[in-house]
Amino acid sequence: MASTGHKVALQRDQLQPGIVHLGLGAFARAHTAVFTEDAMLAANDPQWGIVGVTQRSDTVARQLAPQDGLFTVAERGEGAAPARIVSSIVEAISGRDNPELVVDRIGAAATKIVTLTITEKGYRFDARTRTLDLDDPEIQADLAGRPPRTAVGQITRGLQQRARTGAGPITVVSCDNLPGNGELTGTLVRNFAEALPAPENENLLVWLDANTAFPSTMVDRMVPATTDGDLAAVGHELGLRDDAAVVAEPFRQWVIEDTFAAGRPRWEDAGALFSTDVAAWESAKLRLLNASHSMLAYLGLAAGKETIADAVGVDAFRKAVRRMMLEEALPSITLPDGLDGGQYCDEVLRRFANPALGHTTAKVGSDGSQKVGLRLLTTVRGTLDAGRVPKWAALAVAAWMHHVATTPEADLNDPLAKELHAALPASESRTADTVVPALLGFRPVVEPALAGDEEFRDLLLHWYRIIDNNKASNNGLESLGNEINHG
Ligand SMILES: NC(=O)c1ccc[n+]([C@@H]2O[C@H](COP(=O)([O-])OP(=O)(O)OC[C@H]3O[C@@H](n4cnc5c(N)ncnc54)[C@H](O)[C@@H]3O)[C@@H](O)[C@H]2O)c1
Ligand SMILES: O=P(O)(O)OC[C@@H](O)[C@@H](O)[C@H](O)[C@H](O)CO
Repeated sequence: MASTGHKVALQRDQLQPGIVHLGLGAFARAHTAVFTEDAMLAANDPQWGIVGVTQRSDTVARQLAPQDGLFTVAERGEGAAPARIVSSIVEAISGRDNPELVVDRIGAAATKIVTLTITEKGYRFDARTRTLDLDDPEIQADLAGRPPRTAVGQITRGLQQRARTGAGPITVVSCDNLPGNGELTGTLVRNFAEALPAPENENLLVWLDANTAFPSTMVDRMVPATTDGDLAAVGHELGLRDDAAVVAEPFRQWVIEDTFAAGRPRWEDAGALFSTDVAAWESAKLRLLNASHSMLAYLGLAAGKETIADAVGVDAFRKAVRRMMLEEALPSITLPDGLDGGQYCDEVLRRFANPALGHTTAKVGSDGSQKVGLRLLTTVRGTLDAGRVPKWAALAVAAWMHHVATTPEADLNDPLAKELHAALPASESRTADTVVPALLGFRPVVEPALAGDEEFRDLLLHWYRIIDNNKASNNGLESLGNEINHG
């Protein structure tokens, strides 16, 4: 790209590989890579070049290789800046094909930080205990000593190499939508190390205590999957073909706990906020923004809406989401200092309505088994505990149940698709009365106390019937909208 005459911001020959990023998806390119480029530019500090690692497929590594790691971020929507070429990625590796190289890069003395955006399921943890799932066959294979293919295996093997070679301390920064993502990642790495045979883990456990930090972060920027249409539009704007381009909303935010073991980029110069209250920022984001996102995705899928912007454009859906946020989620969380809850909710709805973003309900609704508990059942629990009725959060959960029950297993984009379908009755007998109890009994998602709550179950049955009748009668949104408006 540089050779096409387009301006590249960083002096590429001076960049050093200070960060290894696991999970080089759309989000990492539009968020982490952009913040890091801006921080290196502002502080004239070139030691934070990014080694990007794809995890499950080699696609992004293949796309970036012929472009020297350069790619375009094209903002979409009101206030969009012109397309920019981002130059902070110095190397792109397929972790699937080169796991030893990933371990080497994490183990290298120049590497001071590992960042992650590997999706919720990539952590392979038990949501109830927040510990590593040691029954996971991939974790077991990594523990047995193959070149590691799981993110936790790659990180721990890389840290083991550092401990062995004296490569020095390092910080691991999770940027996934998980509460306490830093503390969780630290626990999972430790669980992996503890599960290694004794001669391997003794020194490692001591080394981990003295040489690692796992700060929590809250990340925010809506970044949809790039489409062929996006690539064509970017090609038109720039006059070149960029297969690794990503599109994103103009808004971006990063709140980070400032506990780093071996230095860090001056991300604050790029607009990041360092805070001692990341947990409150993360729960506000998960329980307001992400919960509403999931709710709109499942309502939208039931109503045949392709994008989040289409779904939030349905009056009844927007009202229901708003009420879930204001009446149920907000009262059950503690906001960080300086955040106005009402304004935040308005802003979220405004961002969802961005017509240019094309964030699909299918993508946001993917992996529901990994998200519904954190985003919605937390609010159901909090609302019930406060002696109130979690009516709107229950609508969202019922819409998720309906999505699971009406999507063939092969089409259900969820790591637990097989298990969810195994819990359901045969497809011809799926009604509110059979699906709701079956999915309430699905332990990886719903805890027993909540599953046994009669008020919650009745709300689910009520909403499930409405969604199902609406879909069966094929009368568009009319009855669902009316029910929601009068509900
Ligand atoms: N896209 C957004 O709007 C957004 C915003 C905030 C946070 N995030 C966080 O970033 C994550 C990734 O989003 P994205 O838009 O880049 O998605 P993406 O689909 O473009 O990329 C997902 C990345 O995760 C990796 N991955 C998937 N399953 C994995 C597994 N089982 N083990 C290890 N790695 C795995 C993939 O290889 C890929 O690199 C989200 O799940 C979320 O936690 C995304
Ligand atoms: O990325 P996921 O799959 O965790 O969740 C889907 C969306 O809710 C999410 O990506 C939001 O767009 C994002 O969290 C906004 O910052």
